[in-house]
Formats: sequence, structure tokens, C-alpha cells
Amino acid sequence: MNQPVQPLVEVDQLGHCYPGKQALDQVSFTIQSGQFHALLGPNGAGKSTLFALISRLFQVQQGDIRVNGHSLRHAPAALLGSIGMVFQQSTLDLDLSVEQNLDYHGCLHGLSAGIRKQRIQEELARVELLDARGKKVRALNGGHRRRVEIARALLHHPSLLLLDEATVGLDPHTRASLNRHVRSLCEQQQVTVLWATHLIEEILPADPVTLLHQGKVLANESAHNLCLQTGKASLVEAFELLTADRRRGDGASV
Ligand SMILES: Nc1ncnc2c1ncn2[C@@H]1O[C@H](COP(=O)(O)OP(=O)(O)OP(=O)(O)O)[C@@H](O)[C@H]1O
Repeated sequence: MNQPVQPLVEVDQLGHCYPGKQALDQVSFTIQSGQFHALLGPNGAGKSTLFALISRLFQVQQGDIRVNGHSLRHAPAALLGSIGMVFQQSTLDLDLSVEQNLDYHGCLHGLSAGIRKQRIQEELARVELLDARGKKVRALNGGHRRRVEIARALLHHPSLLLLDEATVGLDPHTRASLNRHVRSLCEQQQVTVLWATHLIEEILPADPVTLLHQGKVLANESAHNLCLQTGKASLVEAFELLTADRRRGDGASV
């Protein structure tokens, strides 16, 4: 008999309150290894709060997150070593070169000079920016800066790559190309991805989706199943139905 596969990521009953605002309320979902998992939610749903918790910008108040079995509460350093982050706001130093930005990150992760040199070369080649290694980040366009951030996030070979609204501010063509690139990392390099977005067009029918709205999980399903279960032809309509129910207070969930 087949054993159930242990998920790579377990978000378990996560809660977070700002003064006077419950931003996350008993949020639970899992991600299987090698998947492109979408965290779909409109502005204010709580996506960035979840990212701030997993990256330890905030202290965990309720619940836990486990990556590769490392608990945010009990083994935070091991968990941080297992993840790579691309935040909504760029965190590159514009006046350093691409290579200097990556090298600094490698130092923070304790990589030796030799390993840093090798990995910088590998990751920049993967995002097709090897020729830009000596350029200041300020000289790159928005799409290329995002690619540098992805290369940087993968430098220490994390199990999980998290991207928070990574395509914000990019033109439609660059958005689509970045989305395709990250999917190819899943398919070809077995990288596991949590892709937070409010843009439904970035999600494909087979993608597992966690639908987050006003701090609560409304659904954990593939986009295709969400349409089937709501009887809607498109994810846009399914999303409208589920979030409208919530706005009316029906509290429907799938
Ligand atoms: N520092 C804060 N103090 C109080 N409330 C906050 C704070 N930061 C966020 N919030 C509120 O918490 C809720 C969740 O915000 P969060 O930024 O996590 O959502 P989001 O899904 O990432 O949205 P966006 O894409 O607009 O950033 C929102 O209602 C927001 O106004």
C-alpha cells in the first residue's frame, strides 16, 4: 500500500493580530514538494503578513509553519536556511553590482568564497543574466531586477522559494515571462514555489491554490476543482462567488 507523501510545507493554524486587526485567522494549508502553489488573495488578504511570519520579520503569535520538518517555533534557523524569499518590495542594493548583491547574500548564508563564485555563476546563467553580473542593479529594468532577486533567493539551494507579488509593477509581457520562468524552475529543477498574487491570470487550471480572503482560507483546491465545485466556468467567476459570499457574511468555503 502506498504511504501518503509528507508535504514539504505545513502551515498550521497560523494566526496574527496587529493592534485592532486580525490579519490571519487559523490559516492552514500544505504544499507538496516540487509544486507551483498559488496563494491567491486580494489586497489586504494577509499574504504579506504570512510572508513576514515565515521570514521571521514578525514573531509567531498563533500556530506554526514547518518546512522540511523544521518548525518556525522550534527550529527557526533551520527553517530560514530552507527558504528563499522574494519580497514584494525589492530589497536589492541599487548601487552595488548584480554580483555584489548576490555575494553579500551568500556571505549571510555562510557560503565559502569558492561556493559563492560557483553558485553566482550557476544562478545568473539560469536567469539568463550572466552577462549583467558586473552591472549596477540601478541600470537593470524591472523584469531583470526580479530575476536577480530570484537568483539571489536560490543561491543557498533552499527547498522552498517564496515570491510575494513578484510581478507587481511589471508590464504584461514581462509578468508572463517571469511566471513562466518560475514554473520552469519547478518542472526542471524541482524547486517548490509559493507564489502569492492577486492576479488570477497568473494561475493555471492544474495549480494548487490557497484562496485567502480577509485573513481566512476560503479554499484549498486546484484552480480546476474550484471551478467545478462552484459551478463556474472560470477561476475569476469562482473567486468572485467565494469572496462575495464572504462579504455578505455567508462564510461559504470549499
Ligand atoms: N502594521 C500593520 N498594522 C495594522 N494593520 C496592518 C499592518 N500591516 C498590515 N495590516 C493590515 O493587515 C491586513 C493584511 O495585510 P497584508 O499586507 O498582509 O495583506 P496582503 O494580502 O499582502 O495585501 P497587499 O497585497 O495589499 O500587501 C490588511 O487589512 C492590512 O491593512
